[in-house]
Amino acid sequence: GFGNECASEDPRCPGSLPEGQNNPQVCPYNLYAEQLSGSAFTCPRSTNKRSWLYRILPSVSHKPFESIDEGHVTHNWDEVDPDPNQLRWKPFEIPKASQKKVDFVSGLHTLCGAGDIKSNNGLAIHIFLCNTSMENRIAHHCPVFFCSVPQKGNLLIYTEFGKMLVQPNEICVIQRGMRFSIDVFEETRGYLLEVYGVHFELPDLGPIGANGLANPRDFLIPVAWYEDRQVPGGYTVINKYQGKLFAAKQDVSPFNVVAWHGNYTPYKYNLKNFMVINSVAFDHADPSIFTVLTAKSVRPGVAIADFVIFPPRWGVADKTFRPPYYHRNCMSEFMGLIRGHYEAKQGGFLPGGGSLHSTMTPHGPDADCFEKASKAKLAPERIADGTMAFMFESSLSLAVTKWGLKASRCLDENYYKCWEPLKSHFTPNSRNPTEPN
Ligand SMILES: O=C(O)Cc1cc(O)ccc1O
Ligand SMILES: [Fe+2]
Repeated sequence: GFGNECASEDPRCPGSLPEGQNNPQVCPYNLYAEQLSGSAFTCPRSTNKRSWLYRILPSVSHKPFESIDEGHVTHNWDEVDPDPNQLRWKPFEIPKASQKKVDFVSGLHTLCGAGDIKSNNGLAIHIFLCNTSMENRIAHHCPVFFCSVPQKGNLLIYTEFGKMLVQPNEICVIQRGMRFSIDVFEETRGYLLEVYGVHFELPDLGPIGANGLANPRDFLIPVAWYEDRQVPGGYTVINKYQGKLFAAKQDVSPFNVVAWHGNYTPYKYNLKNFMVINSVAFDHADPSIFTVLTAKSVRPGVAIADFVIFPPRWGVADKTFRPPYYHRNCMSEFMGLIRGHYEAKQGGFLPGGGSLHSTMTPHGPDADCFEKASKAKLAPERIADGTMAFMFESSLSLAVTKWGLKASRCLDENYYKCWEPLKSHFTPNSRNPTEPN
């Protein structure tokens, strides 16, 4: 369940969790106790997050960190001049395993972002494109929380809290400072949202009531699992620190936690469990009704990032233009497609691709969608069956990277043309709209 206090022991070591206290003079099985704090010690109880890990050796048992090549990861938002245009990317190309072995970390490509990692305020959106497991390479992200959305291929994620298998249409959150390593089984692609400094929360439900949208019980947390083995050459711990990558060697596996308890854990969620609320009379509701998780800013109602989905549902609104309306938004909207197609775009927006409509950039349905939806018979209709689009929506104005604009070679130069056929239907002498067929 979301945010619960949990406790877990690897079944090979029953009784490994100390009872009644966190720091016995000597822990059961002679383990070391280590606290992982996800919030300031002094945060109010409702936002206080920490876990206690009982491990074979503490995390501090490593050689010094040294700087390593960043590859395509950046937190420099001034690489290219700002671009106020609608941007869309074709499916990002996954390197072929037969040509070049790329793991999750070396396959991370920063697409866009804003803010400052050192002051814990901002976000980055990355695309991961990989074909190889992170053998004995373990990463942790220092000032960030990340939410991963695999689009193609499963991720087997090892964490200090246990293992999680994350499949397309599931998401996972690995929180600040948590070490992970990811196995992949094929050419794999997905989206990653990195939020600096705030935790994801479930949105408040207001008048919806006590249930609905993403229900807390559907969030799954791993069970304790440890390994105690040496590997030739040792383990490499990769640390993303102040936006730069560093690596340190250690002999013992970082996945050496035998038992843990606390409320600061990784978790996963299957999007099929989302309980959809929608308009059942008339008009198109704002997509905030589809918010799965939110990372709040200090301004009430204004998010650093919302994770919003467009799940399969019924469309039943009468006398309504049902697809998304035309709009300009003070928030930035990055969209991705996990599978299927998106209702506002007939073609061009494909699984594994993306689009960015940053602050106040006008957008909306393409011309084809407008023509069809204006004439459609308004019978109850399944929308987006078998499909899943999503949006990372942010109050920050997102800057695109050099990789996003150029090196990815996926930018769709013709995106603007999908609106060119829109024509005026204005009838100055007749107030009555044309009747749909
Ligand atoms: O731009 C988009 O396609 C996302 C979106 C969907 C919707 O139903 C209403 C507003 C909105 O920004
Ligand atoms: Fe939009």
